[in-house]
Amino acid sequence: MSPPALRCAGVAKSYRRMTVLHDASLEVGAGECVGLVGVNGAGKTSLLRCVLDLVAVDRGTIEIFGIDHRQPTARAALAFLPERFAPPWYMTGAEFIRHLLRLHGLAPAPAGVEEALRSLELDREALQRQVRHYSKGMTQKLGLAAFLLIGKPLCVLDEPASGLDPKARALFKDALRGLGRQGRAVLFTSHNLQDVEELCDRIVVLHGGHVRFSGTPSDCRARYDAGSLEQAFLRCFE
Ligand SMILES: Nc1ncnc2c1ncn2[C@@H]1O[C@H](COP(=O)(O)OP(=O)(O)OP(=O)(O)O)[C@@H](O)[C@H]1O
Repeated sequence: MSPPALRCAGVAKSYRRMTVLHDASLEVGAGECVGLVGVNGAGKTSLLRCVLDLVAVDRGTIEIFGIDHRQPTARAALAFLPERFAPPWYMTGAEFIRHLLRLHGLAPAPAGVEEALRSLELDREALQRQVRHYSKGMTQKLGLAAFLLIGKPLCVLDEPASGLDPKARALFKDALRGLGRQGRAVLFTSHNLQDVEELCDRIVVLHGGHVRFSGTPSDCRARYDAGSLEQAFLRCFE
């Protein structure tokens, strides 16, 4: 059996004396979309930073398609969109996309560029402007378009829909569903439980660095005898 796209097992992380992750485990399989949820400060971004090897884990293991995440070859299979995506201010949107594709060894105009831009309604005229003139939502759309274009099998996004207007949010959700149809594994954090319920096959609820629940959104509602995922989420901490 092939290994999952991502497996975190018993991950612990402390910053100085404060432990922010205690024995956190999760898995994301190919074609699966997993939502990582939790209140502010629960440890979501810290877990993603561990996956990306931006910080060293104190205990536990992380594997990407069965390879230790500390190996650069393992992380080559992963695309990450940070919460505050900040492309170099002096580039135009088009230059940024060309630059990113070149960094990933992709052709300057691979099939799908037009589709990715159109799917997020980033128009050609906007792409010719420097990104410092972009609104927050436009910058986020540029990040998402670039993220979609590099076509990695494991997609990790930190609060990708924050700053998007309702229409852009709907376009973003379509884009995420498209990733699943292409068999890619998706892990994203969000505070929007409606989006999470709509998009995710499974959710992982973190609280104080502990995994409080891991399973399908409907199992979460059933376990906490709740009418909505939001209610179930709140009962996870009682
Ligand atoms: N570099 C750091 N040094 C010290 N403490 C940190 C550092 N990064 C995060 N923390 C602490 O770790 C805890 C978890 O933070 P983290 O950013 O992982 O939470 P989060 O679940 O992503 O929160 P949010 O929903 O607000 O983005 C918080 O108490 C935070 O203050």
